[in-house]
Amino acid sequence: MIYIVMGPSGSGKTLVGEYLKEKGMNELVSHTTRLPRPGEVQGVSYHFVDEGTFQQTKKVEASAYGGNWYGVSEKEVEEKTKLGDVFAVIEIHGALAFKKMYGEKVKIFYIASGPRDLRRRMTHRGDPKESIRKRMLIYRKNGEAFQDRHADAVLVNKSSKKQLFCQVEYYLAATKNRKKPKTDRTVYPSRRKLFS
Ligand SMILES: Nc1ncnc2c1ncn2[C@@H]1O[C@H](COP(=O)(O)OP(=O)(O)OP(=O)(O)O)[C@@H](O)[C@H]1O
Ligand SMILES: Nc1nc2c(ncn2[C@@H]2O[C@H](COP(=O)(O)O)[C@@H](O)[C@H]2O)c(=O)[nH]1
Repeated sequence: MIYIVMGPSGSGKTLVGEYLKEKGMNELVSHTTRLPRPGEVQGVSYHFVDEGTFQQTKKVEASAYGGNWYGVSEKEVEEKTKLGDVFAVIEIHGALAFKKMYGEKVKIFYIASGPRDLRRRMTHRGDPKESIRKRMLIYRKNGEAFQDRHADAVLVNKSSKKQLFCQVEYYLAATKNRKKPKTDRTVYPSRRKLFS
């Protein structure tokens, strides 16, 4: 199984990725031309490369986001899927490219968060003001709040980390048991509640 974690900037994708790694799942580490944030580690957070190297690398998919390139290499997918279930933290176009290529092996998790929480978390993470502004603009312009319609499961990140991880567990169990998970309509709080 290939689990794709997507959602707006600051929604908690990296956090969910860290939880999956703790559980022993391998990550498809993306290539990117963006500069590392403080604390990010080469080859672990991303393969940080220049544009020339990025273009030369054979990739399953590639997308531009916020003025930088992102993509997952073919080598990464070939090597890591041999070892078992994997996950990738990527945006919508990449997620849909994976779904098209690998079909039912791919499950898309969308992490839902309201704009206030997104801004607060990016601020707390220490992102520069200009970067936050750009990402909130992308959130609105790209209609990221509505990308949940492409997901197999919607996780709502509105309170504690524990509550978020419980939802991950629920959906992992559901996909393992080959049961169709309850749709987001059953677990999703009303949009008004999420955006308050
Ligand atoms: N439920 C939560 N409780 C406490 N902290 C949280 C929660 N969800 C996310 N955070 C924190 O908010 C910040 C943003 O989360 P994270 O980095 O996982 O977002 P992201 O979706 O990966 O963002 P980006 O796409 O910008 O990389 C992080 O510092 C993370 O630890
Ligand atoms: N299509 C892809 N999108 C990716 C990939 N790796 C990360 N991403 C997405 O880019 C944005 C910005 O990421 P950030 O680390 O700079 O905050 C975010 O939505 C990621 O999910 C990839 O390989 N392909």
